[in-house]
Amino acid sequence: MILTQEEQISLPSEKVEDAMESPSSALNTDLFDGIPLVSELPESPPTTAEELKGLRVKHRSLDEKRREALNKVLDLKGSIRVFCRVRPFLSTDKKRLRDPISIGSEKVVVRSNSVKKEFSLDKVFPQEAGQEDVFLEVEPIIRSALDGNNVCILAYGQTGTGKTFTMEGTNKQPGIVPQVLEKLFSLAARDNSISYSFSMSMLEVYMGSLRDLLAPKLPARTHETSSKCNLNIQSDPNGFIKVEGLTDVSVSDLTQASRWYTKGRRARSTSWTNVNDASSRSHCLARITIARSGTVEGVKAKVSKLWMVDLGGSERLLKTGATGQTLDEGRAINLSLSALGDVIAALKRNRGHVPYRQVLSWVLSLKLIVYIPFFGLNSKLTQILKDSLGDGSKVLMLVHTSPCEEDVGETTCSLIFAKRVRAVESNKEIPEVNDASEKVYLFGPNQPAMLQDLKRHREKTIVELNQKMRDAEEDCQKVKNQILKAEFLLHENKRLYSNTYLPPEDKESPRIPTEDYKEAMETPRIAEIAIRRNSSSSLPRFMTSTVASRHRQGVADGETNLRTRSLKLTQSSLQFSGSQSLSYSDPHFRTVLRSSSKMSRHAEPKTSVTDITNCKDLDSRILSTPRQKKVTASHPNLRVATLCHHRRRMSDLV
Ligand SMILES: Nc1ncnc2c1ncn2[C@@H]1O[C@H](COP(=O)(O)OP(=O)(O)OP(=O)(O)O)[C@@H](O)[C@H]1O
Repeated sequence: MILTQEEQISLPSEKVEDAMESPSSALNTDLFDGIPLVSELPESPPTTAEELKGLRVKHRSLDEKRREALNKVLDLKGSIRVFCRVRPFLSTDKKRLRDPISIGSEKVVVRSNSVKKEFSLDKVFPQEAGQEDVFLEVEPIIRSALDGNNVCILAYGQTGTGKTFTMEGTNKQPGIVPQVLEKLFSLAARDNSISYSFSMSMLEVYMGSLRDLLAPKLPARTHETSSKCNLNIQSDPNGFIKVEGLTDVSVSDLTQASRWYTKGRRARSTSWTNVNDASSRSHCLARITIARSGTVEGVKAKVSKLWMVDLGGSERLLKTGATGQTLDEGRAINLSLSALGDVIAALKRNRGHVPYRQVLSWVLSLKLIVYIPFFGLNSKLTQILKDSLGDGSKVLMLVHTSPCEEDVGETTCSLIFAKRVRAVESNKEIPEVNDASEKVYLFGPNQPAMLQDLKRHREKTIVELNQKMRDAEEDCQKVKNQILKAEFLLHENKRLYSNTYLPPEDKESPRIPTEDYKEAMETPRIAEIAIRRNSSSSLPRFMTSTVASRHRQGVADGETNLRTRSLKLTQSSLQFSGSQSLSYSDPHFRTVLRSSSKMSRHAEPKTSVTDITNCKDLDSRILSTPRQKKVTASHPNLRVATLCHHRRRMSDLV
């Protein structure tokens, strides 16, 4: 509402006179109903830091609940989980006579001649399973990595069964690594109470030595095979493993991370074998180091590692037709895989001693002394992964198998490896006993029913925990939105306070306190501005404004504007706290942010009717939810504006 000139003039003259006599008291009268005085503004802004602190504490406790539930789920499922993925038939596969393997959701049955073998796993992905199905099972441990746990995802299997396909995938069917990278960055971006920084390393364990895959390329004429070969593995007193000299690039977004990953995988050693045109001749390890630190107090700083490992193919050396160097590569791969199996099995048994460094004796006992140079004196693979396989870590092994009849032998070997890795932990809760007589011995005749009960109970608990986790996550999100709003208001209010007395765009003008209103009011020249605005420029010289009067008027206008905005922010605060369902992505809220920053850039310190109209417009946009307190900004604002005009007019009359 904008008052006409007549209405402005008809404002009760006593009030205006009062105001002119004692400006500060006049500002307290009902002329300024509902508008806080600049001098009356409290020391701290109205959206309190206390309120924000409370919200952050609430957020932390909800996040803690979510983390606890996730950890319990992962523990119940097993901190070392073993999946099996069966590759689809390829055009190059020999014609099949019958399917050698049949697949259940958690078991694989392999038939070879008249022998039938059954293997239980945590999950089996059939031939038609897509990359996204696999990733769905991987996803929870990505969260766990962001929460500060070490995570290790390993692709194991016979050569040519799809390990690289699962880990890397193709452009159209991205594998685990690209999906993990995407998920990591999107999850990290969603949480503003924790600041994450990521770095990436890639290395290859080739013939028992380490090769840095992200190291800068050496000039073509250099005779060295690589600038970074045979890196040293060090362990600090806390058991944290460090690979000395390994390139570790910091990656701030998905694009950067993908670029480095592409660079690393191109540097990997591959060669042709009878079984796979581009067979990986090494173990390829990609590591994401996640450093988390709280942006608010109470959030612990932590560093965790997320390993994604494409193991070299376990292979029957004769079958692959490997000779010379390729044969040696195959042997080296097989040996380190066995060592890895030993380590994981030992970890699962929670044995006091884990044979990270026992490959030497193992190699000697098998009279494989000729391969010692390939390993150094221990398995590099298990040494590197040591701190990511042990206590508190989450391990996920994807065992790959072929669907072909001619591969039944390798398929059986891979599944025996899976069983060995998996067996001990699953025995903790659900004994896995295949032999019928053993079952009766261990559990009596009711064993199948007991096993089923145990399993059902575990599944029920997992479902309940998952629900708890989802609830906590939802609540977390709601509180996060409230924090964002509170932060926004606090920031705006702080800015407002810091600008209260000094219009930022007029740095040279002196700071004029409120008392100066009096002087400004008492000076008849103040009227000149109003006159200049409202009438033609053909005024007598004594009525035109001076620099000082213009400045004073500017200050008065600026202060009026600030008071107007202060009222709006207070009002907005009320609205926001009453409407928690508004989200940061809410178009209204975004409009407010935009309008607000626009206003702060362009609307200070001048006050005009247009500004006020804009404010009113802004107000109507922000307050789309029911109001708690019906304070329409337009009235007091306009009254202020009107008063300014009116004052000028009255003083003009004096
Ligand atoms: N699930 C799948 N869907 C479609 N194609 C697949 C799948 N799994 C594997 N393949 C195809 O099978 C071939 C061999 O796969 P891949 O190279 O990933 O095997 P690998 O186990 O990594 O072998 P190596 O150990 O020799 O490196 C590739 O052409 C790949 O595209």
